Amino acid sequence: MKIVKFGGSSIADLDSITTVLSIIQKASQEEELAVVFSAFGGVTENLLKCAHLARQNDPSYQALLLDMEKRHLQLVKQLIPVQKQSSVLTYVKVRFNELEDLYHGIFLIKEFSPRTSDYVVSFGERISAFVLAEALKVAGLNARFVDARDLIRTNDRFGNAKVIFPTTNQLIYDYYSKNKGLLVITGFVASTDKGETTTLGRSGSDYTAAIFAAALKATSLEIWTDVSGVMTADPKLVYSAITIPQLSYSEAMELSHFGAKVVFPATMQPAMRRKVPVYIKNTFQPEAEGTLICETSENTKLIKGISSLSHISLLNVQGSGLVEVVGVSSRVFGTLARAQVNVVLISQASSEHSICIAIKSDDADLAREVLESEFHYEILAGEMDKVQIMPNMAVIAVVGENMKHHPGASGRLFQALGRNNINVSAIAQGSSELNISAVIKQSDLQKGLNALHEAFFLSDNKVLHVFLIGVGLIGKALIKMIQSQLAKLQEEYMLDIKIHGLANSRFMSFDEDGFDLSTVPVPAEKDLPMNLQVFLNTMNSMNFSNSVLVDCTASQEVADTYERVLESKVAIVTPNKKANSGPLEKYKVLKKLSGQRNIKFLYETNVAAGLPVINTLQDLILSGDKVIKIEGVLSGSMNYIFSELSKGAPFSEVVAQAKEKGYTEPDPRDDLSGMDVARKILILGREAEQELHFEDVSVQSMVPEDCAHLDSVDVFLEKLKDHDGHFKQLLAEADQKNEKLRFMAVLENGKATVGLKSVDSTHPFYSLVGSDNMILFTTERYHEFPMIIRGPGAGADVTAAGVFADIIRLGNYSR
Ligand SMILES: NC(=O)c1ccc[n+]([C@@H]2O[C@H](COP(=O)([O-])OP(=O)(O)OC[C@H]3O[C@@H](n4cnc5c(N)ncnc54)[C@H](O)[C@@H]3O)[C@@H](O)[C@H]2O)c1
Ligand SMILES: N[C@@H](CCO)C(=O)O
Ligand code: NA
Repeated sequence: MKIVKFGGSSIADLDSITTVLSIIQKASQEEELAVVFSAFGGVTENLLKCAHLARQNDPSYQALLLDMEKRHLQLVKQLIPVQKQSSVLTYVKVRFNELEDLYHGIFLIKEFSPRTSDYVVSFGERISAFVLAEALKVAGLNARFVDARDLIRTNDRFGNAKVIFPTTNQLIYDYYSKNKGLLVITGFVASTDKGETTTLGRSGSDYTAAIFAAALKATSLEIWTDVSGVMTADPKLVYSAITIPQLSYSEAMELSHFGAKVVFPATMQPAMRRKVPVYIKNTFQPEAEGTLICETSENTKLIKGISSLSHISLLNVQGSGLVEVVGVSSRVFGTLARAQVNVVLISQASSEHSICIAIKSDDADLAREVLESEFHYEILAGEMDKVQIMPNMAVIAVVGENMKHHPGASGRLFQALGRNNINVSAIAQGSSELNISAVIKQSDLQKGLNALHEAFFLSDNKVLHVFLIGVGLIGKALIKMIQSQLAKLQEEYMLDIKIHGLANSRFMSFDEDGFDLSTVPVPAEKDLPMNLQVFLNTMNSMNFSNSVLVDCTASQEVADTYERVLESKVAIVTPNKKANSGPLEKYKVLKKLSGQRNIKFLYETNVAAGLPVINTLQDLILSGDKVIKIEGVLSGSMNYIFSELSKGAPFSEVVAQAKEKGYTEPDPRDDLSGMDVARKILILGREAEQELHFEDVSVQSMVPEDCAHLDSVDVFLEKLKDHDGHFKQLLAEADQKNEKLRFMAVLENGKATVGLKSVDSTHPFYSLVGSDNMILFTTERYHEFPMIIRGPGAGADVTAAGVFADIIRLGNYSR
C-alpha cells in the first residue's frame, strides 16, 4: 500500500488535474493506493478571505463565494460526463449553500472564531476529494471518498489540533479492513471526539498523508508538488541549484528548519517513526526522479544542502562580569524566553567574555530592552556593556550527516566565504555535526549561497563568471581562446569559465547559464541596447561568486566604473589603459581598493600586450628593488610602422597596414600622437612607485597638424598621404647615418620623454623588427646591465593571450 498526496498547486486547473488523474491511474496499476488531496489551488485562501470580509460586514464576500462555486461547478462539468454529473453537482451545490449560511451568520454576528474557521476551510478538501473521487470512478477505478474527519481524532485546539494517535490509528485500520478500494481522502481536516471539525495546521495535508502511511504501514509515501524535490539550495537565489536525490530524515528536518519550502518534515513525523520512505515528486515533471527521504540515505555527498534564514539580528552581550560567573547564560536565555523571543543561534567563545545570539530582527528591540533591564545593575556597575545589536544579518548553513567525523567541511565553508570577501560575524556548530551555521550580512547572502553551492556541489571545479565589455578585435580573440582552452582547463586545472554578459558600444546580451561559445556570440540588434549602468546592475544582480568584469574597450566611460565594480566585489581584468593612466589619485584609489578588499584588478596587457612587463615590474618592487630608469619601445604599431618604412612603402600605407594587422588602437592617431606610449610609460612609472602625472611626460606627436582633428579614421588615413614625403625624408636622414628610427619612451628622475629617435647599431633597440616591443629596466639590483624584456607587443592573439592569462590567474587566487 502506497499513500500519495497532491497539494493545491497540483490540482489548480483542468490541465493539472488531468495529469494528476493519469498519475494515479498509472500508479494504481502497480500497487494498492490511497490518495490524499488538498483543496483545489487557491480555494483555502478564498474561503478565509470570504470569512474575513463577512466578519468586517463587507457584503462583497458574496461575489467571491459565487465565483468559487462557479469554478467548482465548472470543474465538475469538465471532469465528469453529463449523464453522471447531476449527483456530483448537487453535492457541490449543497456544500456551497451550507457555506452561504455560514458566511451569512458571520456577517450578522461579525465574529469568526478558530472553531468556525476550521469548519469553513474544511469545505475545500471535502469538495475537492469528493469531486476527484467521482472523476476517478469515471476513469474506471474503484474509488471511495473518505472524509478524514471520521477517522482522524484530535484535541480541540482549533487551527492546529493535536492528533490522538491510538484512536486515530485504530479507526483508520478498522476502516481500511472493512472498505477495500482506492481510498480518496480529504487532507488537512480532522475532528474532536465530539464531532467538531478541526484542522492540522501548517502543511496539514502532508500530515494527513503521513498519518495514513503510518497507520496502514504503507510501503512508501509520495508527496506530489510543483517542484522536483528538495533542492541543494533555493533555486531563486542559486541558479545552479539541483535536486537532492536522497536525504535522511534528520537532514530533511535540519534543512526545513531553515525554511526549505518543499516539505515540512514535522508533518512527516508519523511516517518517519514507522520508517516509511517519503518521495517528493513533481506533478508537472512526473518522470523526474525527485527526492527520497528515508532513515539512512545512500547519498555520499559531504553536505546535502545549503540553507539560509533572512532578517536576522545579532545580539551581543559582553563584559567582564560574564567571565566565570555561573548563571549568566541562564539569565540571558530565561529573560529572552519570558519575552517570547525565539533564539535562532548561539555562540559563546571559551573566554566567556561575550555571548552572541541570533534572533529575528522583529524581536531585536524587545530583546535589547528586556536584557538591559535584567542586567540593569551589572551595566550600571560597568561589569557588562550595553547590549549591542547588529541588524540586517542572515544565517547561512550547510547541512549533511556526512560532515560528522569528516575533517575539512568547515574549512571549505570558511574558505569559500573568505575568498568571496564575505565576513563571518558568528559561527555555530553542534556536536551532532549535522549543520554548520555562519552569520553574515544580509547583503552578502546571495553571493554566499552561490559561493558555498559552488564549493560543495558543482563538481570540484572552480567557476569564473565573466562579463565582457568590448567584443572587438581583442574581445573576439579572447572568446575564441577561452572556447579552445576550456576542456583542458576543466580537466587539468579544475577551472571552468562561463561568460554571462557581453557588450559592445551598441548592444548587450546576457545568459545566466553562460553563453555557448562554439560560435563567437556578438551582441546584435536582436539583443538589448547597450546601457552601461544596466549592464553593471544586471551583472550585480546575477550575484555570482568569482565574477570578473573584462573590459576590452578603449573607453574612458567604462574605465570610470572600475571603482564601483571593485566595490561590488567583482574583479577586473583589462587591456584598457584609461583607468591607470588617468589622474594619479584615481589610480591610487583603485590600487588601494583592490588591495584592501582583496579583489583583483589585473592589467598585464596595459603595456606590451602579453609580454610579462607589469607582473615583472611588480615582482621587482615587491622584492624591494628600486627602479632607476625605464627605457622602452612600447608601441607595437609604431615599431611596425618605422621598421616597415625602411622597406620602401609610403608612410600612410604602412600605417593602414598596422591598423589592418590589429596593432593600432581603435583610432591609429592614438599611437601616432604618442599618447598610447605616454600612457604606458606613465603606468610603468606608477607601478615603479613614482608619483607620476601626465604633465611629467613630454610627448612628440607624429600626427601632422592638419590630420589631428579629422572626424573619421578613413579620412585621416587618406589625408596622411600628403605627408608621406616628410617621413621619407626622416628615414633618409637616418639611413645616411646608418641608423634606425625608433619611437621610444625614457623615464628617469621623475620625468618621461616620448618621441622618435634615431639609434645606431650599438643600441639595443636597433635590432627590433615587426611589432616588437622592448623594455629595459635599470634598477638598484639590475644596475650594471638592465633587465630586458622583448617580443611582439601588439596584435589580437598576443593581447588576448595576456588577458586570458590574467583571467586564469584570478582562478588561482579564488581557488
Ligand atoms: N590591439 C592590440 O594589440 C592591443 C594590445 C594591448 C591592449 N589593447 C587594448 O585593448 C582594447 C581593445 O582594443 P581592440 O583593438 O579590441 O579595439 P576594437 O575597437 O576592435 O574593440 C573595441 C570594442 O569595444 C566596444 N566599445 C567601445 N566603447 C564601448 C563602451 N563605452 N561600451 C561598450 N562597448 C564599447 C566596441 O564596440 C568594440 O566592440 C583597447 O583598450 C586597446 O588599447 C590592444
Ligand atoms: N596600439 C598598441 C596596442 C598595445 O597596447 C600598440 O601598438 O602597441
Ligand atoms: Na604586458
